[in-house]
Amino acid sequence: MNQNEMKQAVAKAALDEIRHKLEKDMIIGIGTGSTANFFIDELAKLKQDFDGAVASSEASAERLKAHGIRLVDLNSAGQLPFYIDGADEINGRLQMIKGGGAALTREKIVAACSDTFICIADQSKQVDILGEFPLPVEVLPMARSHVGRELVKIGADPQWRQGVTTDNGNWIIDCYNFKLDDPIKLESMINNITGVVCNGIFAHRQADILLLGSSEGVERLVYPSN
Ligand SMILES: O=C[C@H](O)[C@H](O)[C@H](O)COP(=O)(O)O
Repeated sequence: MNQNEMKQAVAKAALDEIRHKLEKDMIIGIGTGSTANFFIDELAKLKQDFDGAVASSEASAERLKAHGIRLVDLNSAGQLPFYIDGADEINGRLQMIKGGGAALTREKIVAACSDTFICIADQSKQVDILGEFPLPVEVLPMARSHVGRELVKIGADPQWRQGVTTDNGNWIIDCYNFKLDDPIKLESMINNITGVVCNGIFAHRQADILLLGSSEGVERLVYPSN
């Protein structure tokens, strides 16, 4: 199985995970990225079986709309039963780095409003310690240099992702060479820097279920994993 086939396989597994729980008035939270796109395409097959979806990015909203899936504003959706999304890295405690596609803030908000976070990922995303993937931090544009200096103080090597503006009109700083040995602590610490909108550590709200694709098939891991 190549990487795209693994993404397709985990997308199908996520649909199997929720298909018997769908209800006519249900609204589903949808992530962003290439793996989430496979899931959107799968979900479209069951669009008669639920009410609509909350998208975590403009890109996902466009894709959902193209499939004829009703878009729902998060403020009117209330608590969502499921949030399905990919990850850039995920560890054994189902904590993640997300935001490689700059969608981290909306993803974290939709995930925060969801009962069950189902992470879909191919095996290249599985790590022991988070931090090989550069950690994205969304900042207000005027705070870019200040936040960069503060990130250096806590051991990161920050680089501005030039040319990228998030759906919220902000900028992204990627933190290189930053081993996240205490993701919960670092998530709070980075959020505390003035000018930071959100960072890509998903540790306070980790995934509940991981569907991990490999050449052997799809493995299902549930939090807490031992
Ligand atoms: O901002 C983007 C998101 O956090 C994505 O979920 C993450 O980058 C994984 O994307 P992909 O499925 O394309 O690897």
